[in-house]
Amino acid sequence: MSSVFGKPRAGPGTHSAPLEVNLAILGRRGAGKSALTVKFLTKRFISEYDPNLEDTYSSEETVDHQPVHLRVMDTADPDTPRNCERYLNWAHAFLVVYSVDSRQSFEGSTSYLELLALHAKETQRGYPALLLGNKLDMAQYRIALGSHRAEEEPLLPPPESPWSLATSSFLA
Ligand SMILES: Nc1nc2c(ncn2[C@@H]2O[C@H](COP(=O)(O)OP(=O)(O)OP(=O)(O)O)[C@@H](O)[C@H]2O)c(=O)[nH]1
Repeated sequence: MSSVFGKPRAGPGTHSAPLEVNLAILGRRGAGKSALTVKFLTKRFISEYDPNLEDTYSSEETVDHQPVHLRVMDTADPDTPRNCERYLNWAHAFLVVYSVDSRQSFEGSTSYLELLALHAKETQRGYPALLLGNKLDMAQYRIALGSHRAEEEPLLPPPESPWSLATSSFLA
């Protein structure tokens, strides 16, 4: 650490300022966005939280040995994307969550992925986006709308999809 006029500044061998990353969690109501956010931040599943509250949380993380100041916005759109500028203009990356036991939740994620594609086109920037299937512990209770879909596999995105990931916020 060296000093100029009494002010500390980073020198060789010292840690640089943490990278700042804003992550918006998107998805239909009940997909498990709040539960996922709380679990990520506290490393455990907590049932006592206000699911209707839209809030932003901060966490200090280490990624590839680099300090990262992560801000997570747990959004609370009604049933479709609404007043999206608040998170589109804020976030550097997006996590679109759906619940594997809800076909509506899965189909609802389409509008978010389309919104993000449009946003990337309009701003001419690429944003990391991940589609995440939540509540894997509920896969046996999946609801398929339309009888012809009743025997289909769980609502999981194809594994080769570049932005797909499936998880359960109950399973570590
Ligand atoms: N079985 C199971 N239930 C879960 C899981 N994650 C969340 N839930 C439950 O699903 C319900 C909805 O979870 P929330 O986290 O409130 O969902 P949300 O997407 O934030 O919903 P909104 O705030 O309304 O947009 C709650 O009853 C949670 O306890 C999971 O992994 N497995």
